[in-house]
Amino acid sequence: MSSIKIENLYTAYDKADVLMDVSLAVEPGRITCLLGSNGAGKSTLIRSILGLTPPRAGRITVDGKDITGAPTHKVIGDGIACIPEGRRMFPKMTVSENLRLGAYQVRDEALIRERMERVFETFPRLAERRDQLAGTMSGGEQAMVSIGRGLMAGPRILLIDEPSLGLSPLYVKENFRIIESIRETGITVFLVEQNVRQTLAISDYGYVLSGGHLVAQGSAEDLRNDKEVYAAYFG
Ligand SMILES: Nc1ncnc2c1ncn2[C@@H]1O[C@H](COP(=O)(O)OP(=O)(O)OP(=O)(O)O)[C@@H](O)[C@H]1O
Repeated sequence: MSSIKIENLYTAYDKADVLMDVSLAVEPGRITCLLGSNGAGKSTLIRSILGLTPPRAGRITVDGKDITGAPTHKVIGDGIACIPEGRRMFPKMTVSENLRLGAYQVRDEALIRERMERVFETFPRLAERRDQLAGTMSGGEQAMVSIGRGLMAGPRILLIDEPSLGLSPLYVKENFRIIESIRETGITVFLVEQNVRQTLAISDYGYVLSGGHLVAQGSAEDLRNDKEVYAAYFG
């Protein structure tokens, strides 16, 4: 099982510092969450891990290997997959075609089929609709396509950016249940969210980001019960 360690990270766009001295650990086989409001810098942290916006200073290691500023294809090749916010998928492609794109680095056709069957077991609704154009599905189903596509890469670590964004409560519940079941398969999950209550309900450990600084951390249970943190950052 894999882990990410981030040490004293500073990331900026042009001259505007967004992340300042951020240090955190994503522990193996667990769900670690990063909570924070709009503009706190959560997506920027994911961009830094993926090498899309390399940090100005600091260090990112995966299982002890330094990936700071490594090109995105190398980071993905090292077993990190990202499910972007906004359920991005290809609307004019079928469900199966969308899933297949998640395994674009895999040459072994049998392995691709095996992974796709596993995704269909996790999401029976996608199995029923495998030949349907993804753009014609409901928002919640598109979110499943997006998670499924991430799993097709066979990641050791999954970064998930705001999976609840724009979803109805029913789909939020279902998708969070699926994220929990992903942990059961041994995949390490880093979950970035604004939805505090439901995120802490499935996470093991959490960090709170505000204005580019880490302002709180603790076990999900401690954070859930921390009235001061709630009042200051989640109110
Ligand atoms: N490409 C960019 N160029 C310049 N500034 C950016 C860029 N992307 C984000 N920012 C700025 O960086 C800050 C943090 O943005 P970021 O998207 O990381 O926050 P977030 O916590 O993910 O918020 P959200 O929940 O809205 O996605 C914001 O002030 C934003 O305006």
